[in-house]
Amino acid sequence: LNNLEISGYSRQGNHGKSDSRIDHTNVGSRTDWKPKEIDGSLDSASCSQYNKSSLTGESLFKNVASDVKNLNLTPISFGDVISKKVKQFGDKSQIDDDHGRLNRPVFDICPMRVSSVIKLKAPLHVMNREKRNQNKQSIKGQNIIILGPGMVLLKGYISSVDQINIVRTCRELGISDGGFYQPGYSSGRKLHLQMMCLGKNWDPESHTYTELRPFDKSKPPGIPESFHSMVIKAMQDSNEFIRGNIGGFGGGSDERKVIPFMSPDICIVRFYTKSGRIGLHQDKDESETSLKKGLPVVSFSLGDSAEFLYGETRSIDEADKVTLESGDVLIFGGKSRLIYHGVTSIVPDSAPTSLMEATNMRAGRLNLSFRMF
Ligand SMILES: O=C(O)CCC(=O)C(=O)O
Ligand SMILES: [Fe+2]
Repeated sequence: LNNLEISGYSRQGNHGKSDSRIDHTNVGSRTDWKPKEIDGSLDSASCSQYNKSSLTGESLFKNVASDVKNLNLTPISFGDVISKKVKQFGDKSQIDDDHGRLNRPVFDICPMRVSSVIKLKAPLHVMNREKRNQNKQSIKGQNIIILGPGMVLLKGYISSVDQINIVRTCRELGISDGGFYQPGYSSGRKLHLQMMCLGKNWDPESHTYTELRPFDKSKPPGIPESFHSMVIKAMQDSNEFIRGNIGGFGGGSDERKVIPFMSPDICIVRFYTKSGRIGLHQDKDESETSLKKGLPVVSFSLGDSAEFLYGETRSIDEADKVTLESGDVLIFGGKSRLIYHGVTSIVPDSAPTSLMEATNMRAGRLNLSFRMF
C-alpha cells in the first residue's frame, strides 16, 4: 500500500477542527460524510471551501447568496448555443434545454466584453513579470522541478496559444449542458468555486463517479482530444526528464521516481474566483486499480496563480508550498499519488495580461485535473 495513505480523518494536524472541505479521503465512510461545524464556525484553514466568517443558519445562506451574487452570473451571449433558452432571474441566467431538464445558473468564465469599458494598459511591473515568464517558457526542459517521487512540476509548460485555447474551450463547455455549477452539500452549503466534469461526473458530496450528473441528469462532455494529447505529452516529457536526471546523477535506475502512464477518462474543471480555495485533501475516489498503480493526477493551471500546499499528512504546518502559475502543469502519481494537497489562496491580478485580453476571462483561476478511473 502506498506509504502516504493514512486512514480515517481525525488525524494528526487537524487540531480537532472541522473537516469541511472537498474531502476525497474517506472512501469507507463517504456516504455519511458531512462538513462539520465546530463552535458555529467552519475552519477556513484546513477546510477552506467556505468563507472565513462564521457561517451558521441564516448568515450562512446570506453568505452563499452573496457569493453567488459576487460571481456575477451572466447571460449566455454567444449565438452558437441557440438550442438553449435563457431565462433571466435577477442577476442569474438559467438554461432550459429542449427536454425541460432542471435549470442551472450559467457561469460564464469569459463574459462578454463591455465595449464602453476603457481598458488601461497593464502596469510596468506586470508587463515585466510577463516578459520574465515568457523567457522561462522558452528554455525548454529547464523548468521541470521534481517535487517528490512521482511528483513533478512543469513550469510554464503550456504555451500561450494553448492556454488561450483551453480557456476558450472551457468557456464553451462551461456554459453548455453539463457545464459549470457551484457544488454544494445537502445542508445547503456551497463550495467556494465553480466546477464541471468532463468524461465522468464526480460528485463532491457522495465522492463517487457517475455517468450522469445527479442534480440535472446532464451527461458530462467528453475530454477534448487536444486536452488529452497535452496530458499524454506532459507525462512523457516528465518521464524523459526524470530518467535523464537519474542517469545524470549516476544514481542508477531509480524507477520509483517515474510516473506511471495513464490515459485520462476524467477531468475535473474548477474555476476559483479570488476568494476561491480548497482544503487539504487526497484524491482517492478513483478505482482501486488506478490508485494501486499510482496512475497520476495531471493538473493544468490557468489564469491567476494559486498558493498550492502539498504534504504527506493533512497538517497545514507540515505541508510544503509552491505557487502554481498560468501554464504550469503539476503531476502527482506513483508514490505521491495520495499526497495531501490544496489551494490556500488565489493571487489577485497575477494572470498573464495577454491571456486575459485574448479570452476576456474573468479574474480568477482555472484548474483542470485529469485522472483515470
Ligand atoms: O486547483 C488545484 O490546483 C487543485 C485541484 C484539486 O485538488 C482537484 O481537482 O482534486
Ligand atoms: Fe485534489
